[in-house]
Amino acid sequence: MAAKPAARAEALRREIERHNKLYYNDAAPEISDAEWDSLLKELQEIEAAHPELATPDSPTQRVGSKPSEGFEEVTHRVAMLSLANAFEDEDVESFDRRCRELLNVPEVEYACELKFDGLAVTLVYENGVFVQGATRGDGAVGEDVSNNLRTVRSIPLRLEAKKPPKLLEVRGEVLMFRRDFDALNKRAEAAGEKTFVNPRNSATGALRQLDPKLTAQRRLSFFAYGIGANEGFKVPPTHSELLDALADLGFPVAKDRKVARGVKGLLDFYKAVGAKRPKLDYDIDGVVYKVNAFAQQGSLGFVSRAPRWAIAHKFPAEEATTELLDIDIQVGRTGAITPVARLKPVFVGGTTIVNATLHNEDEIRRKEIWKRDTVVVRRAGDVIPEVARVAKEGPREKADRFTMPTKCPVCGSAIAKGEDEAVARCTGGLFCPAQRKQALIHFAGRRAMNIENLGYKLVEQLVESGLVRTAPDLYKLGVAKLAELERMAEKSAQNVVDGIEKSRETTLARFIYALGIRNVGETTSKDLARHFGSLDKLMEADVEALQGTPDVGPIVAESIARFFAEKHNREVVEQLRAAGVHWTEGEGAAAKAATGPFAGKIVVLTGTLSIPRDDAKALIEEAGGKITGSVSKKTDYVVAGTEAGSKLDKANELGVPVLDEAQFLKMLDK
Ligand SMILES: NC(=O)c1ccc[n+]([C@@H]2O[C@H](COP(=O)([O-])OP(=O)(O)OC[C@H]3O[C@@H](n4cnc5c(N)ncnc54)[C@H](O)[C@@H]3O)[C@@H](O)[C@H]2O)c1
Ligand SMILES: [Zn+2]
Repeated sequence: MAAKPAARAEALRREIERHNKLYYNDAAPEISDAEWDSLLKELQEIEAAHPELATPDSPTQRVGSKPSEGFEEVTHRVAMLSLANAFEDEDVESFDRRCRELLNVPEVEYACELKFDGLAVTLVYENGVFVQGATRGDGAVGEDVSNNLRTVRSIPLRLEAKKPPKLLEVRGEVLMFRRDFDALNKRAEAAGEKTFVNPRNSATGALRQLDPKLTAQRRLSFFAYGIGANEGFKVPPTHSELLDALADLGFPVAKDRKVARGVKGLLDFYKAVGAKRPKLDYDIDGVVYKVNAFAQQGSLGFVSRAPRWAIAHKFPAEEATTELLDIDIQVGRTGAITPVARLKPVFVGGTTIVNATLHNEDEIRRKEIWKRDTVVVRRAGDVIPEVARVAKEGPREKADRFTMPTKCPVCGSAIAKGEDEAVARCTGGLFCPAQRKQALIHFAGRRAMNIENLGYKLVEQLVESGLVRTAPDLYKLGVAKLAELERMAEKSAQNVVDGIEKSRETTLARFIYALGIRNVGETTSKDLARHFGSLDKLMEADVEALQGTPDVGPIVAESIARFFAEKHNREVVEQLRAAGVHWTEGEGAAAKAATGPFAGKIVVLTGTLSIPRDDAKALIEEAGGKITGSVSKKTDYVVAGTEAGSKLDKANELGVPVLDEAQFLKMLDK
């Protein structure tokens, strides 16, 4: 240790106190729990090595934090303690050994339950009526939050008992269900307010509101796990029976609990709960083992801040704090551009991680993350680790700010982002090596170029061996080269070459679809082929012309234009044509429309026609017309069926030419 132990201990005490206030009183921790745990551990180690440095007011000797101003103080009749922690199986083994030795018994019976990740409260019932509720505070003195606790629906205001005890203090955890937390954050986001980081912080914040109305809006829940002072209450002989009794009195008691014997029983419970954890409605940060018999609890007693008869076996931390060294760009198989944080290695959720996703540019802005900041990374279950938030700002020099590159780091094509999309993408679809396999599989697909015998495995082999880089390379493949690949014989190679050969003759719609243009599916490809008739016309079309295609909106038009604006993509298209890929081109609907009888005309349909309205609409569009909903001076024709109403009147008023059904069909040459 570099610093002198005395100075280091003093600094740690001050630091821990500061974090305690932020955590317990402000519900706004700056560091992760794991980091707090390691600060406390360091202090405990110094105090153990230098007993003369231990002070009675050290955070190692006390729980929580002094109550803050704003609430009345409540002195607890029976102190509210914390729990000792176990992180490893060995910690559980030594806990069990200690209990056995101190009790002088061969085996101990334990009550196992969940360790709720909320905050401890005590509820005082006099003659069966809820009279006061308080937070744990520093264990000796808490805050009177009775009015706020009254708003928690699962806390009974009256005990379900014919002859209630004179006094009963029920202890448990106030927490927020995940769904209530999500709803709360959604509302906060919609209102432009600050969102909470996790359900625990928001439960703490809610319970410590000065206005109970605000607490009520936040939907807190409660689980009972013990009692404090009592008078006239018949305490059962074991903890597990006490929990049953509390349930009978009307308190919510979590169902996931069990009586177990010996270390194996404890560890089995830990594993079972760990597996269930992601599916629970609320957060837990571990399980708790308590010596079941109260007589045995009594003889084990307490140490400074926790009972000797209980231990919390924590799950690996899902959050940890580390330095964000740099931000890299990753290009996914579909061209999605993801900023990835390069981290100073950190142990979280049971493994060491060096990368975490930053999702996208908007997320980086929203969370205000800069390079060289100290960040909290989260790894929940099997989910990809992510940077959750900034813990401490770094130097934040100009170069530390993240800027989205404008070109794909893999292929150099432009990066583009649709207006209503969060994700930016590389536009080099056919060309980009990062997207190669995906692009080729799509290209060869049954509904695209329909290349028989060219499946995923083979595409992978072709790309990895370097034989194929982009789609045109497929058409250069020979049997000899293919047969050299693993699991390929002359015969199967010939089948593949035949399949490729056959695909040279295709249709325009299939070819468009095979290009893998973002947002352009099979149906849109057909629409485009029909509308434009030729590939060159499609490639020349600007966004406006593209939008002239039925069912093609601005987003689709934008991605098509962007695709053909990319030089690389045009090159690939030319190479494919040069390789002999061909189809019959026709005069597209667009061309027909340009010379049709309604070319450039604005038409309004009204009244009932003998043909369905959609058919009439299609006929007008094919003939070059554009349909609008209301009649104005700009309207060229009103087509009026029977029972035409106000639109017809308006047309007459403005002098717009009106066509009846017969005249309309005649104009179309029908
Ligand atoms: N990030 C920070 O800045 C910061 C600061 C202070 C504390 N902390 C966190 O808080 C922990 C220490 O706080 P603590 O003293 O409240 O201890 P704790 O939360 O680790 O354990 C004791 C508490 O567990 C709760 N609990 C949940 N289920 C229970 C059950 N079934 N039976 C009994 N109790 C149950 C009670 O509220 C009890 O007070 C640290 O390990 C750290 O995780 C973090
Ligand atoms: Zn690219």
